[in-house]
Amino acid sequence: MVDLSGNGAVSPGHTRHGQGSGNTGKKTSKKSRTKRGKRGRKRRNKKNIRNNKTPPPYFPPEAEEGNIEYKLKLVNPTQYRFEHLATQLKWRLQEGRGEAVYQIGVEDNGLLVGLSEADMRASLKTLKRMAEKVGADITLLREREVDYDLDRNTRKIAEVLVRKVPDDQQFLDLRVAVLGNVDSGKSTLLGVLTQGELDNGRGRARLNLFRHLHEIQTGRTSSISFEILGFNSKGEVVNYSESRTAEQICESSSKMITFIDLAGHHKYLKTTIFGLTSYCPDFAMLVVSANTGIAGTTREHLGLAMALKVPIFIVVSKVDLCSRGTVERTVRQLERLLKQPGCNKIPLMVSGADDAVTAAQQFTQSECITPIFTLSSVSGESLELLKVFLNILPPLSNSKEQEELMQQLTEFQVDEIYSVPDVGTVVGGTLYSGVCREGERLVVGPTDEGRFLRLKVGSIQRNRSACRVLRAGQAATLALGSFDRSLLRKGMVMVSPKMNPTICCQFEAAIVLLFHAKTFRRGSQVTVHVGNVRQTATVECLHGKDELRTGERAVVRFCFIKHPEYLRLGAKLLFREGVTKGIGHVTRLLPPSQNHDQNQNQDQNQQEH
Ligand SMILES: Nc1nc2c(ncn2[C@@H]2O[C@H](COP(=O)(O)OP(=O)(O)OP(=O)(O)O)[C@@H](O)[C@H]2O)c(=O)[nH]1
Repeated sequence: MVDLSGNGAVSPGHTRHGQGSGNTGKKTSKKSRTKRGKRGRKRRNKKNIRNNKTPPPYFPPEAEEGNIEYKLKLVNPTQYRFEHLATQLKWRLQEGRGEAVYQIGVEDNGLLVGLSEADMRASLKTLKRMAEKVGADITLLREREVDYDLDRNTRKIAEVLVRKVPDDQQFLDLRVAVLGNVDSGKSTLLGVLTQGELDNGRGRARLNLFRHLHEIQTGRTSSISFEILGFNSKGEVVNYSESRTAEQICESSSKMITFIDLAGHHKYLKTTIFGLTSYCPDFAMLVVSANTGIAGTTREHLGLAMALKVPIFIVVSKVDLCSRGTVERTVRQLERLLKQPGCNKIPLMVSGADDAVTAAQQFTQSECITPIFTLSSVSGESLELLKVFLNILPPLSNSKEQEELMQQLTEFQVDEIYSVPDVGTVVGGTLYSGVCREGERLVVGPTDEGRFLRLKVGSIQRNRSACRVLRAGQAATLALGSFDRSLLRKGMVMVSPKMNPTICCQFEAAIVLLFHAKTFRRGSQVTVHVGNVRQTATVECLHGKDELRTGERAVVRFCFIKHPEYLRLGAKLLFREGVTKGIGHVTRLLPPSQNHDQNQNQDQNQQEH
């Protein structure tokens, strides 16, 4: 974890990278800075110092990769240049998996030059035409005046989000796990966001959600724990407020936030852990009630998300119920907790729309930044800021990483199993790698005997809408027709027959014991969570130690007690038994015992690193 000792809370105007700060010339990527930029900057600085003005503000120089493009101006381009600009936009959109950010009035070297009102209007008009040309829409995120000025006219820079209009269910899908103590207002907030109706303080919004859940349970959907909030290409909310169905929401959305609702399961830490390890959330939203502050499971949930390296943002709810002073006390309490050496986070208070934009950008650039929202699901206060944030929140992986995952062999993690009338067996889960199409032949396993069984994928649905091609990272339900449901269990994988899945009964992991009550030694039994795998395992041996105490590290050999599992080397692992807790990662997979069919595993040893 990055050491930030000594760092206090930052206001959005003072970011680590200087991006969006409008602040000093703090630079990040020295490599890509051009000599021309440096010289120009020096000259202007000298001139400003002579004129007794503050030096001009900079962004970091434009990066060649990624989805952010700087444009000084886009006034009346020739047809030839327009075509070039449109192609460039297409490429930036690809980099951002359907989203790009244009900074207008900014030189490639990051200098915030600014444009006159007329030039800015003309540039935005051109950008809109470019977007139309490539099937996208634009949203003006913010306009700011540049106070550094060589003449007397006001100059502005504009930050514009360009988003592709959805086609063929290929919307950008971000998963957010919702954490928080009992009654902190998680379900209510989800109800308000996804149904578009405020709460009455007595659980009305939550009831709406239940109606929807019921509908989902009786319908044919992936999982009861998923709630969806869409944004269209113009950045407008698409939810159930206009009595839309899930299908319609998917159809009209360019971006989908899927909340993994762990509410109602607060007593069951096991389920919360499963939600975090198995559903691969991109982010976690920790809801804290303003009037109770850090209470109950708040600390534990924060610790879990951090241990699993899921970036967290915090929502302080119910601000309508208490005084400003109480809200501030809760925020201060959170800031103290976040800044503790174990957390090393930088809290970032979001108090306005500008902050929300900065928070969304900074959040994915630095693993330390933790945005904090203070809102009410009853009065609706500051709810808009959370929506702005969710609308802009970029995906963590870029198109290149996504492309690489898609090139790999198909691997689908089975998280849920259903029997649906007229359809047959249906599995819900996430495609970890590759692509999956209707009619694809895969193998599923491991069974208790360590085998993989052949099957054929029928129809595929994402959020209850038919989908022809499933791509790596997407969650979906797959119909398996008459495949015997009793042969399946959660934690299995469906993979390409070309793959040699690394299954094992015994494995080694480098672990750190976070907390223990009884001694942790050979013979101890714990529940191990690795991705969607959850099984009791016995500690077979601790390398070089007899027992382990809180805070100590060791390489431990575990043995699953029931059946072999498919594990990946390097996978994150979390284990617990009562108050005993630990984290680590898988370092070695041991060949399955002789009683297990080894058809798929001859090369096991070769795969150990
Ligand atoms: N006044 C006020 N009440 C709220 C707000 N948010 C939630 N509530 C109320 O708080 C109660 C609990 O909210 P829930 O959404 O059920 O809390 P939860 O965190 O989902 O609870 P579990 O599912 O049990 O973990 C409900 O009666 C809500 O009406 C808010 O912003 N203001």
